[in-house]
Amino acid sequence: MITQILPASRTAARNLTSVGLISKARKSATRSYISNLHPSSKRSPGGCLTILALTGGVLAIGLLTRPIVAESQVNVEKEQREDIDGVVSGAKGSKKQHKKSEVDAAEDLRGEHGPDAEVQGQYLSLKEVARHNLSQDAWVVVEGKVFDVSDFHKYHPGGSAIIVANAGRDVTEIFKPVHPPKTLENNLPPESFKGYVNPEEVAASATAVKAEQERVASARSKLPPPETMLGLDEIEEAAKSFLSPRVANYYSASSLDGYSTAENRSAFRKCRLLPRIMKNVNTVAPQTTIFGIPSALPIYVSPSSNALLGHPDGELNITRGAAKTGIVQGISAAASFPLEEILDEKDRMDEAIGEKMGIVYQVYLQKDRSKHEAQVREAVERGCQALLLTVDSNVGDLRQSTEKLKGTTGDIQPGRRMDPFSDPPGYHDPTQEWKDLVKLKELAQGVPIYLKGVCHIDDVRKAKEAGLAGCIFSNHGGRQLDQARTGFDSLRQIYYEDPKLCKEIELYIDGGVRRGTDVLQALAFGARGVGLGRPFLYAQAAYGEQGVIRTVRILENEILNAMRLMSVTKIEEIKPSMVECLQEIWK
Ligand SMILES: Cc1cc2nc3c(=O)[nH]c(=O)nc-3n(C[C@H](O)[C@H](O)[C@H](O)COP(=O)(O)O)c2cc1C
Repeated sequence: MITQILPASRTAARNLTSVGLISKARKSATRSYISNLHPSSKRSPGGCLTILALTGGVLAIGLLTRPIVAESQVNVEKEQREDIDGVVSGAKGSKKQHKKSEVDAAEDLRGEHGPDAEVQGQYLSLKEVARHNLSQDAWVVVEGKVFDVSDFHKYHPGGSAIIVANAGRDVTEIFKPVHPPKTLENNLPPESFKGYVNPEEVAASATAVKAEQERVASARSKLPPPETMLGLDEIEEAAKSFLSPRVANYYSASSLDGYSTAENRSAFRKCRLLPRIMKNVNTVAPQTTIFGIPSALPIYVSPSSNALLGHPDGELNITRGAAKTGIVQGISAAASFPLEEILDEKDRMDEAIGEKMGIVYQVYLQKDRSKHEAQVREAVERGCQALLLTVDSNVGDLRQSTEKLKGTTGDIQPGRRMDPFSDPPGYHDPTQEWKDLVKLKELAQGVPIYLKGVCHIDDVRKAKEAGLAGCIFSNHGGRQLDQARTGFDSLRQIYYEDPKLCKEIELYIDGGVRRGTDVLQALAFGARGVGLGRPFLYAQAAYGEQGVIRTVRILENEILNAMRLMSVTKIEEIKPSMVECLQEIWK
């Protein structure tokens, strides 16, 4: 009944529709409630799939992607996989297989029969519970009963983190020693009760979970201290020493053959630096502005989803680390913590540090426009200083290594901390077009918008004409269109083709940046800054907030060192003449 849902927050209402376990009637009532909250804008018809191939020079061939252009009427909607950075495909694949039996059974169980389920011998499976493993969609099992604590954890006197870290699991062993009996159910509204789990399944799983926890704890205890880490690759290796195969795959995966991911790294090896000498570089200033925000360094955290897969504090680790080191954090539209919670953490950090940290929000144009519009409103209202509109994901990816892991039983709890959505958000919208920017600009209320995932010079020109603040050259870490040109190569090409344009609009790159010298090369060709995705995911996974800080310190040290060796004291002094490229791929 809608009356039971109304008092809940918008997030909680959305969760109810996404978990797929509320009765059909209640689900549609909830949906209409949500759509009343966020009226949909008109959606443009038709679809697009645009590929412009560029045959390049001797050693490199790239694809130039054109964002938000509807040139073909191919309707890719049906073919489109729902996977995105935010929904893990392996887990989703297995979900599809189970969807009918599990969801329908559960719907009967809860929606119509409620607590009678146990009497009828119907149980929620632990696998189903494990799907609700994120802050915004959190279920737990206590003494055989399943509860939805998505909203409750925010008010938990012992803090939200302990619940979020254990969402999707049987928490009886953690819960019982510190709470009187029935504390949880006495503090929850009746609709939070989801049903019962089979005691035999619980016992078998408890043994397996314990073994997995011991494995992770033992591997974590062997990690060298973060201060001994000297490079970003070393931190990645540390994280991979304990991450489950599916999580490690999720972070590292590329589309198809991974050419773009590999090229992202090697693009920087095609150029060499030409240092100047004999200049007093005792004082060096690496500060700049990123997305219009003062930054201690010319680097930022590129928005990347699902940080929680690697560490219970997920994105909050990144907020803390970025605040403490003075760099800008990009929050993913598919972050594992709700935007609200990340921004609450930002407020706490601002207060603790005494100055405002830089935070920007990444947006996907979603199929249901009302969804991203609500996110944008919230981001703008809560003070996000820029919007990064990701335009390289109008359809899903083809990450075959992830596909291969479908149904893997190697992990103790398949699907743990993965596959949170029964009703995946429609992040991929093949109908997106340039004209969608009109509405976005209106919602942004003057907050600058940057396009993320640009490759082609004509799109930079269009972005400028549309009054956007800038473009980020990126191939999404090689996770979308394989063989799409690297961000660094796009920057170089566009700089040579039209250096004036590069001064008229802010340009950034991401992809494969792992050393301070990579950063300097990008700056030489006019980038204001560079984003890093995977390194921050791995860093927070391995060492939490300390890992993020260590990553920034490593890069800072390398940037300062390279600036001195190049005889530059300020970012503006880094010029194209200081870089020589071995392959002029655009000729
Ligand atoms: C696991 C993972 C999740 C990502 N999620 C998002 C996302 O939600 N939105 C987005 O615009 N980009 C996302 N990205 C892309 C990054 O923002 C960035 O473009 C890319 O990671 C840069 O390459 P790098 O990992 O080599 O630094 C993701 C990347 C990874 C590795």
